[in-house]
Amino acid sequence: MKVSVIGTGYVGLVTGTCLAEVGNDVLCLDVDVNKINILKQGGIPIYEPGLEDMVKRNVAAGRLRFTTDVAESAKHGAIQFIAVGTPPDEDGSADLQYVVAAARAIGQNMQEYKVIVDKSTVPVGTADKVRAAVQEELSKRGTQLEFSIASNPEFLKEGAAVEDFMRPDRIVLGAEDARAVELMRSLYAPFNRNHDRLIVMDIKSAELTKYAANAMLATRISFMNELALLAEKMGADIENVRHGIGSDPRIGYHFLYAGCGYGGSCFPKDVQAMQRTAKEYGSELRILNAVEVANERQKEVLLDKITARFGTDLSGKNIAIWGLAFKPNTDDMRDAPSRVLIKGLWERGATVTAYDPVAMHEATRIFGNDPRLKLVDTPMAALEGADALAIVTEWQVFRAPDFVALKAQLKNPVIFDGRNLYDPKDVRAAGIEYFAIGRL
Ligand SMILES: NC(=O)c1ccc[n+]([C@@H]2O[C@H](COP(=O)([O-])OP(=O)(O)OC[C@H]3O[C@@H](n4cnc5c(N)ncnc54)[C@H](O)[C@@H]3O)[C@@H](O)[C@H]2O)c1
Ligand SMILES: O=c1ccn([C@@H]2O[C@H](COP(=O)(O)OP(=O)(O)O[C@H]3O[C@H](CO)[C@@H](O)[C@H](O)[C@H]3O)[C@@H](O)[C@H]2O)c(=O)[nH]1
Repeated sequence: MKVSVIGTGYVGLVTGTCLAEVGNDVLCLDVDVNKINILKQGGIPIYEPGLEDMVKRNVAAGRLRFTTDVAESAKHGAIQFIAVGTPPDEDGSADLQYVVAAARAIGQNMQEYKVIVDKSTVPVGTADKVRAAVQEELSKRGTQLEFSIASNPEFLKEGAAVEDFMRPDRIVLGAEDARAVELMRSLYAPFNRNHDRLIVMDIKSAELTKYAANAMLATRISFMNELALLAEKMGADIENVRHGIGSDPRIGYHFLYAGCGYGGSCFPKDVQAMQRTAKEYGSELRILNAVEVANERQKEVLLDKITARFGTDLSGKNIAIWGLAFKPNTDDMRDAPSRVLIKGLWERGATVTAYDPVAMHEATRIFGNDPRLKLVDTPMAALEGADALAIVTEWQVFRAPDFVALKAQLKNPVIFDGRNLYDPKDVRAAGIEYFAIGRL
């Protein structure tokens, strides 16, 4: 099938590549000339395990192409995926200007029937705006072409994006006519074998489902984070509590890890956007307000622990940080807890030496060459002469350090662990002071 994907960011690139992998003829469009040039030259502009090889394989097979030519893209695909960014507006609501621009471009250039699919995360009612924008452009051309609108939100996680797309646990499809449902069902057939994962519903419910999923997951995390702070005060251990409640199948083990706050390009913005949408409909999602406040607070927790140990004036102190990305297996630092910690340490006069397996170039892009941040090539190099170690991202490489060597490198043998990576007994047995999140 011929497919166009508009927006070649995380979601667009993964969607286009995975659809090509199963034999479709995919054209990916982006307005960012640099991005398209990198892709045309065989590189990929993001770090995502498994994606680069897959892109190369499908480009070589002629099933995956990249362009900046809007007209070519609008003509190519019978299915047109809109996968552009929906960043937060000043008031926290989703900025739909890129979605609407993409819809207009389709309306200006399409020559025959299309299914136009919102894959971006968009508030309820966006499909109506997309339909109106396409219709307006067709009217300006004096053309009457049929088209269908569908909502097909994406649930992939960064770092596991290819696996999530190739083996989805569900494919949500909001569509209101049989023609669109039929085309989308056949597009997704290769991902939907053995057991039907396609959940077809009305468009508004599909739009709401995406926000509901992220909001529910963010709520679990904030709940566990607040509970962890309480556990600390009570002398209980959040890891024991996690085991105790996760074993109830109604609760389950996933997304119950307390830490130094959730980040990334989705949870923070989607929790905010959902609150804004609710307000527009005269409702208030009080619970999400609390989820957001708790998360902002949680991002300060490591700094609080550091100042409780060393005092509020950290002048002359150097803190080693392990992990800058908002989670492992990505170089993405959007809304990452590491950024809050680094700024807080700087404000109190400390300097930082940091290591991350893949986010170093992203850190340089964000912080420039600020002399208060030194980036080093190995985890151990970050510790040299540092007053303490703070762990922000649970990369695999940090999970089993040589505690004896670690202690020898640090000026003060102290670890502030924002991801609860170690058994506190092991760390303390090595003569290291250990502060984790909600642990004894
Ligand atoms: N990143 C994720 O893990 C993830 C997962 C699920 C859903 N989403 C949602 O998917 C959407 C895209 O997210 P992302 O992380 O891929 O964004 P991104 O910022 O990485 O990429 C968006 C791309 O769209 C391009 N673009 C903007 N306007 C365009 C236009 N008119 N025509 C063509 N290209 C255009 C930009 O240049 C950019 O390359 C968002 O709504 C996001 O919330 C993201
Ligand atoms: O138990 C947990 C699980 C996650 N996190 C944090 O939560 C954030 C988000 O993690 P994750 O959900 O794995 O990453 P994303 O790539 O942002 O994926 C989320 O956001 C995407 C964009 O909407 C959705 O498609 C995914 O389904 C949804 O999981 C990260 O900072 C994690 O450290 C925790 O603190 N504790």
